[in-house]
Order: sequence, then C-alpha cells, then structure tokens
Amino acid sequence: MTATTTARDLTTAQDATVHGIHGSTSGTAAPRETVIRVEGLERRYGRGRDSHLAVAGIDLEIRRGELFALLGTNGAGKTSTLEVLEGLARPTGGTVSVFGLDPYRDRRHVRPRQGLMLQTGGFPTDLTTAEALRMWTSTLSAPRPVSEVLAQVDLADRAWTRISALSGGEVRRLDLACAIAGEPELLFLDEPTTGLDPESRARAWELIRALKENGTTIVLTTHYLDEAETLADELAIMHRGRIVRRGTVEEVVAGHPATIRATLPIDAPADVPALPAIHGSSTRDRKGRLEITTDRLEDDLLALLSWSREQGVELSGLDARAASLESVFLEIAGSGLEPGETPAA
Ligand SMILES: Nc1ncnc2c1ncn2[C@@H]1O[C@H](COP(=O)(O)OP(=O)(O)OP(=O)(O)O)[C@@H](O)[C@H]1O
Repeated sequence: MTATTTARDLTTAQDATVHGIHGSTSGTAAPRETVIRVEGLERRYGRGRDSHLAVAGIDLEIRRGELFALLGTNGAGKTSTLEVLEGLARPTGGTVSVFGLDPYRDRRHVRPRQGLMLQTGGFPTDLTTAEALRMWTSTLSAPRPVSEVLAQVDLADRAWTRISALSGGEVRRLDLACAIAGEPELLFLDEPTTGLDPESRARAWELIRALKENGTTIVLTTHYLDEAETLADELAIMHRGRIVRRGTVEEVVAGHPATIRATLPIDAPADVPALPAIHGSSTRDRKGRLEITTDRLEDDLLALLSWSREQGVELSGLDARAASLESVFLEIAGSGLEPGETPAA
C-alpha cells in the first residue's frame, strides 16, 4: 500500500462527517468534499510583549476542485496562513484540517497528496533544469516523467540549461514544474506568475485552468488582482491578520460603487453649467476633473453624456468602470481599518 492510499484511508476514517460526498468535480448539484477546513486560526510570532499576531483568528473552507485565491495587502498574513495550511508551521491557535488530517502533525500522510510552489525555489544554480527537476522528482512517491513535466511548463528547450542561465520567469516555471510533478490533489501556488512576461503568464493561467479542470484543488496567493478575477472560484481578502471580504468575485464586488471620471474644460470653469441630476455623488476639482461614484452606472453615465451633448460641454478622458476587485482592494488598503472591522459595502 502506498503512502497515498494510506492517507486516503485515514482521511475517510477520521473525517467522515466533514467529507460526506467524495469524488466528482463535474457540474452536479451535490456539495463537494471539504479539502481544507480552518477554524479560528491564529499565528503569533515571538512571545510576550514583543510578540506579533500575524493571523488573528480566521476561518476558511476550501472544497475539492475549487481554486481559492488568498489576497491581501503587504504583511496581511497570507504567507503566515499558507505556511500553516501547507504543514510547514504549527498554528498558535485554532484548528486546521487538510484531507481531514492535521497538516503539521500528519505531514507524512498529507505531503504526498500536495504540491507546493513557494515564493522561492532554492535549487543549486549549477544544476541544469532537467537535473533539478529529476532531483526533486526522486523525492516523490509517484512522479511523472521529467520531459513531460518540462514540456507542460514550456521548458523543454531549456532542459539542459543551467539554472544560473535561466531568466527569472523560467526559474518560476521550474518551480511550477516541481509543484505539479507528483500530480498533487492539492496544489499551493504562492505568487506563481510573479516575474513572468504577459505571454508566459497567459500560458501559466492556461495550465492552472487545465489542472483545475482535472479536479486539482488549488490555493493561490497573488498580488495580480486580474489573476484572481480570471481564475478564482472563491477568494478571501486579508488585511492585518483578518479576512475582511470573502466570496466569489461577484459577491465581493457586489454593492461596491462604480466610478465615472471625466475632465471638463478648464479654460472657462465658471461657464460650465450645473451638472445633471445623478444618483451617485460627484466631486470636481479646480482642474476640472470630475469623479462620480455611483451604484447606477448606466443611468448616471447616460445622464452625464446627455447633459454634455445638450450643454455643448466637451468631456475629455471619459472613463466609466464597474466595481472591480481592484477598487474593493484599494478601498481596504486605504481604509486604515483596524483588525475586526469590516469595510462598509
Ligand atoms: N518570522 C517572523 N517573525 C516575526 N514577524 C513576522 C515573521 N514573518 C512574518 N512576520 C510578520 O507577520 C506579518 C504577516 O506577514 P506575512 O508574510 O504572512 O504577510 P503577507 O500577507 O504574506 O505579506 P506580503 O504580501 O508582503 O508577502 C507581517 O507584519 C510580518 O512582518
């Protein structure tokens, strides 16, 4: 019996109530099995007065086949959280279960089922790409062929290049190759596309999507909000150790206002007629820059354009955008929220 089957048996036995239904990731209505469950997770660095609470009591539930994105401001506690989920660190409070097991204590059973792409890989740079991957796969219980994995991350033509001669983006792809070489059920991707050019990034997204379609459960951290918008089924935004928003992208941006920006002529600001009645609120500065914040983007945009035509006022640099993850994120980052507070929707 392999370590993997042993771990699965343990999962079924220990987590029968959580796991109700196993298997299918296809679009059936049945609820999917919980792969990661986190309750009241705390992680504190140091002791006593100088200690720092980096993760201040968070709850998470990540289901099989889901791509979950953990986002947050710098120092929000994402890596501190991820390290606990990955079984690399012990929590100082709360409980974490991965496949129904404690990822730290039962690491021997959990590790063969997960792939990790950390922020830095750390291979000796005089190894070639293929040597490094072969070295890594020799530690796995059921690795895929090195050539196949290198082709999957577009590194086949760099197989015999030393790591010292690879570009930053190519090293990142080697890190990804290591993470997926064992065909993990659960994949942690810590900022997987940092340093990749736009084309490589798009290919990495394709690969991540394909892994997800194959049923891999993926936990992703990223500073690229478009990456989360494109890939994530569910996401959570952390700020100062707490989760301040969570849900699908649509749920997270729901209720967040849209923005319309335009510049009015500056040569004769006094002549500009009063703005039309709008649903949202507007500000206008001395340079004629107008910003409307509104829950009714279409109505207010139409009102502004009709007004501009009727009054003969030229609008330059017109920009109208619905609420996005970026606008939610910027509000959180700039809010000065204290732990425990939730930003107003
Ligand atoms: N080993 C450590 N000892 C003490 N404090 C730490 C340690 N590691 C992290 N911290 C602190 O814990 C907080 C959370 O750090 P963490 O690295 O988890 O944040 P993050 O969300 O991953 O940030 P980033 O996006 O900048 O990588 C920060 O205030 C950081 O300074």
